Amino acid sequence: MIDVGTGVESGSARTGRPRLTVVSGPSGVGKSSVIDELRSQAPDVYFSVSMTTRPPRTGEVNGVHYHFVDLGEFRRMVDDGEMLEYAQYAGNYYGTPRMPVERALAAGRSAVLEIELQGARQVRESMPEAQLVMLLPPSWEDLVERLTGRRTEDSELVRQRLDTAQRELAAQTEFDATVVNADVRSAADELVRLVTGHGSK
Ligand SMILES: Nc1nc2c(ncn2[C@@H]2O[C@H](COP(=O)(O)OP(=O)(O)O)[C@@H](O)[C@H]2O)c(=O)[nH]1
Ligand SMILES: Nc1ncnc2c1ncn2[C@@H]1O[C@H](COP(=O)(O)OP(=O)(O)O)[C@@H](O)[C@H]1O
Repeated sequence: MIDVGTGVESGSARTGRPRLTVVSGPSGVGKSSVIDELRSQAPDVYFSVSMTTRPPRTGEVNGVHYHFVDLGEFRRMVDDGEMLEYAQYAGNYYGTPRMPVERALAAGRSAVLEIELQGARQVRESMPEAQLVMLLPPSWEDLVERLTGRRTEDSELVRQRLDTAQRELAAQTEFDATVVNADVRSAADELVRLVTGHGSK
């Protein structure tokens, strides 16, 4: 049984008890941007690399941003119990490989999963001590602007993601903490405190 820890008073991911933090938030809120900043501020933290059936975007590297797999391989991992959680999102499957997360926690490293709402709920069920954090946009208008401004999805996919975003924002009360991403650096600073144990849970 992995101890995901609570009440850690230390600022280091390698001291105190390791904790698992789930970061969720609507598409376009700035999860990747904030987590990139967090990565540089918290080098001891393990960041999970998800499996996905979504095709890579320009600039995305297999094994770094995601493990890009076909549906057959994804299903095999689910069937073999290799996923900590998984979900279907905007027509594709996404899942967290279980083993690397369990290894990191067992080795005393805190870990971060950047996943959507259904996955966050599954982690809450299977690892109740995990800390759930939702990243919020300063306003709905900001979210729409960021998602459309990124130009990685066509208008139908943007519409789907905004529909899902409304449901995700409505679920923020299920989360232990919320962080408003008005500014990437400040949001990452707040997240560092939560992930490394200076947070509220
Ligand atoms: N449940 C689950 N969701 C994931 C996982 N990896 C990524 N996601 C979520 O899937 C959604 C879509 O991700 P992506 O296609 O990269 O688009 P983006 O977040 O809009 O840039 C986001 O909400 C991610 O947080 C995973 O392993 N499990
Ligand atoms: N605090 C912020 N202020 C303004 N724009 C931002 C901010 N954070 C992220 N962005 C921009 O919003 C867009 C979506 O960010 P991204 O990190 O891809 O979101 P997500 O991973 O949540 O889908 C990107 O173009 C990014 O540069």
